[in-house]
Amino acid sequence: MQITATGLSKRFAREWIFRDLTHTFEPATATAILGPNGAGKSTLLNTLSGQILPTQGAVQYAEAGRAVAVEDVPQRLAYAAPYLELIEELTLTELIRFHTRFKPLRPGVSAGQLITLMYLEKSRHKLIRDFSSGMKQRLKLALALYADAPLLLLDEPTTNLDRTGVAWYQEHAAATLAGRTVLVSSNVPEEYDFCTEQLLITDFGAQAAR
Ligand SMILES: Nc1ncnc2c1ncn2[C@@H]1O[C@H](COP(=O)(O)OP(=O)(O)OP(=O)(O)O)[C@@H](O)[C@H]1O
Repeated sequence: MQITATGLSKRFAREWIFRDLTHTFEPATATAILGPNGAGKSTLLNTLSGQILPTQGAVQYAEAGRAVAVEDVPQRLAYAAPYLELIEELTLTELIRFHTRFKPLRPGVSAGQLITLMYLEKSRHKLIRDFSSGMKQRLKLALALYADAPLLLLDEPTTNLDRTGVAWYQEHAAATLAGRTVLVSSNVPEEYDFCTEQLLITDFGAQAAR
């Protein structure tokens, strides 16, 4: 999927978060969105994916040269972020069944295989509320990485992961990138090493405006 931002600006109350951002995110490329804490990386991801409205400017989407309406973006979007919650009252098996009704896994990946590749076989029937923070993060990432969705957004993907978890993320990100438009919001190089493009949010005017 191609995403074209034109003159994109976002303001909360009197504070401009970014201003006049014009950029094309090309299909099948991975872009790191970089900037210090509070610079607006998550806000930009949410604006680019159509989940919050820009104050000014526009975002357009296209797939294979055809325009995609903003209301059709969610079905093409997989998103993992610290602020997106899992349903704590479900077991792992129940959660995967529920989630994949709306966001199917890529062809050839079953729920059982997803559990195996997360190394969570022993936790199949455990409630999500009883998962450790690292297990929850691995689950969020696996559901996004292995979703059958051409647009993948990863916000601070190694949050709560230990060294093994980071290596796991890198392996499975590499395995699932091909052909997708990937945006990674990060400050940690090991999260976005695979990105061929970088966008520094502080280049887009907001600092000067604060
Ligand atoms: N809904 C909102 N209402 C008002 N202000 C908001 C809202 N969401 C974010 N902000 C503000 O926008 C700014 C950017 O926040 P954002 O979470 O996008 O930054 P970030 O770069 O992702 O930060 P971090 O690296 O700490 O995750 C912050 O000053 C934040 O307080």
